Formats: sequence, C-alpha cells, structure tokens
Amino acid sequence: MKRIGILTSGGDAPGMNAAVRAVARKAMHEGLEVYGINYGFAGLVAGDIFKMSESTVGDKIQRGGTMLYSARYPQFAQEEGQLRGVEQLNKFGIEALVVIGGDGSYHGALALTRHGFNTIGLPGTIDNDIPYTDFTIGFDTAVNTVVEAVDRLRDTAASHERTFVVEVMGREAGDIALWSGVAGGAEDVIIPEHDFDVKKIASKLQSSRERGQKHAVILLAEGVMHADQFAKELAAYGDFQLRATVLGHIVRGGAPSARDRVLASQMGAYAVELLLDGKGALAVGIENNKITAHDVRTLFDAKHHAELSLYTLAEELTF
Ligand SMILES: Nc1ncnc2c1ncn2[C@@H]1O[C@H](COP(=O)(O)OP(=O)(O)O)[C@@H](O)[C@H]1O
Ligand SMILES: O=P(O)(O)OC[C@H]1O[C@](O)(COP(=O)(O)O)[C@@H](O)[C@@H]1O
Ligand SMILES: [Mg+2]
Repeated sequence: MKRIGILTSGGDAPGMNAAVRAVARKAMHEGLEVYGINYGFAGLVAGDIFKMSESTVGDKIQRGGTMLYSARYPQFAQEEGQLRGVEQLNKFGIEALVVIGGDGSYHGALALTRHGFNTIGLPGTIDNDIPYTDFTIGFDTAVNTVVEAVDRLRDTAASHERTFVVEVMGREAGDIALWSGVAGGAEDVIIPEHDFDVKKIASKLQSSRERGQKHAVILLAEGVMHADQFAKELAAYGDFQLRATVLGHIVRGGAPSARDRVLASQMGAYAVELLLDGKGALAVGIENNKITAHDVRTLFDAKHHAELSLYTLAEELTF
C-alpha cells in the first residue's frame, strides 16, 4: 500500500482536525502518500481530492470544525453513488481510506470496503452515540462548552430566582446533557434513556424553593423534547420563573479540548497502523482507556449505552 485517503463526514466535531493531522502525519511518517478528500462522500464522488503534505495539516490541531469540510450526502447510500466514488479512488490511485464521522459515515465506509478499499472509521461526533467506544472525538469539548454556558446561565438564574431549561444537542443520546448536568451541578437532567415525571420535578423544585434555593438549571437532551415544550409542561405545576434556552450549534464549535486532541491523535495514528496491517471494515474506539477496534458491522447491531450511574449520581447530589 502506497497511498491512502482521508475524509470527514456528517456533523463536524471539535478534534476532527486533530484526527486528520494524526492520520496524515503518521501515514507520512510510515512512508505513505496521503490524499485529502473534501466534503465527505460528496467530494469523493465529485473528485474533490488533493495531495497533502506535512504542512497541509500544520496549525490545525487547535481548530474546531473540519479543514476537509463535511457534508450530508444521502446519495452515497445508493450503489450508483458508491461506484462513482470507487471510480475516483481508482483515478487517484488511493488504495485505502480513513473516514472520520458518525454511524452514517460508517455505513459509507463499509460500502467502500465491500468494493475492495480497506476503510477504517474514527468516531467523530459530539453526541457520543457510537457503540464500542466510551468516548467519541468532540464529546469532551462539547461538554465543556455546555458547562461554561450553564455556569453563565446560573448567574442570571440566581440573580432573578429563575429556572432555566437548557436544551442541548445529542440526537437520540443523552450523554451531553448527562455529563454537563453532573459537571454543572444541574438540579435535574432529562435524557431519553431515563423516564421522568414532570410533576415530581415540579415538587422537587418547589421543596428546594421552600428551603431557600430559589433558582435552578435543568439540562434537557434534544432527544426528549424541545425546551419551550418542557417549560410549558413544567409551568402547569407552579410558578418557577421559567426560561428556555437552546444552545444548538454553539456546542458543536470551538477549539477542541486537550482531551479530544489527544484522543484524536491516538485514534488517527492507530487507524494508519490498522491499514498498514492490511485491515479494513473496522471502527476505532477507546474502551477502559485503551484504543480498540471492532468490526464495523458489529456496531450496526449494537446500541450505545449512556453511563446511567451518572444519572443516579446527579439525583443523589441534588435533592
Ligand atoms: N447507509 C448508508 N450507506 C452509505 N453511505 C451512507 C449511509 N448512511 C449515511 N451515509 C453517508 O454518510 C454521511 C454522513 O451520515 P450522517 O448520518 O449524516 O452523519 P454521521 O456520520 O455523523 O452519523 C451521509 O450524508 C452519507 O453520505
Ligand atoms: O447540523 P444539522 O445537520 O442540523 O444536524 C444536527 C445534529 O447534528 C449533531 O450536532 C451531530 O450529529 P452527527 O455527528 O450524527 O451528525 C446532533 O447533535 C444534532 O442533532
Ligand atoms: Mg449520526
């Protein structure tokens, strides 16, 4: 193997650049040529492909977003799109690929492996919703961003004795809300993985108000419902001076945390090692602090599980 390609796909995540840099530099260190593919699978099909040098990835480790751009390109789920991608790989002499993205991107990666190009997937998403990895690249940064926002909102919550419902991204996963809730001392955390009772939440708020704490922050995962809806349901049980705040894409941007940069660097280098060993159709993860890889097909049948001990902990620490 002489030449590999890299692309980023799906939602951007902080640390994707650190992963691109690690793949490129490690591959060059091992004597490989590296080609960057812009705009994910859309750019692959369009042939938006360029040769990288070690300086292409210089001054990028600290930047959020993805220097290779990203796209959602549903046409790649069709055989026709995939064959056009294969044509481009042949044209550029690219023999194997690293795909940085989420579960959708892994399906695209597997399709290319089926067409004879070994492909390794790296989990790049803020949501932390990928099975067989304790953490995804971008999750730590996203949690830190939410915590900073919660700290700020708490100033107003305390000053005006208000209750803030803070909606955060995560698709069907509650991880961002859960970890941010624990780190930000949220009075309640509402996630899709755990049932909740609005009436109980209201009586908890009421009793802490009676004990003297008249403000609160509630972390709400987008997979449950929207913040204004939740605030409306809560308002039916009392006057909690509710305000709804949606953090949205703010949480997806910004410089990656040191943790995400290290994780991305470890995973990127490992992906190259796997390709050099002639392996493909694997998804890289970190489990119990060890970098691991699993057949990507086993991921499609598996489900990511949120760390529910944190939910219990959050409940025990706020009452
Ligand atoms: N079943 C599939 N087969 C081939 N490619 C797919 C498939 N599903 C998604 N993709 C490709 O991966 C891209 C990213 O997937 P998406 O679900 O949007 O984000 P993520 O990878 O972050 O989960 C899609 O836009 C598409 O190009
Ligand atoms: O930016 P878009 O396309 O509106 O997508 C929003 C979604 O993307 C995310 O930010 C990241 O999800 P993916 O990594 O799966 O793309 C989700 O948290 C959110 O629900
Ligand atoms: Mg996804």
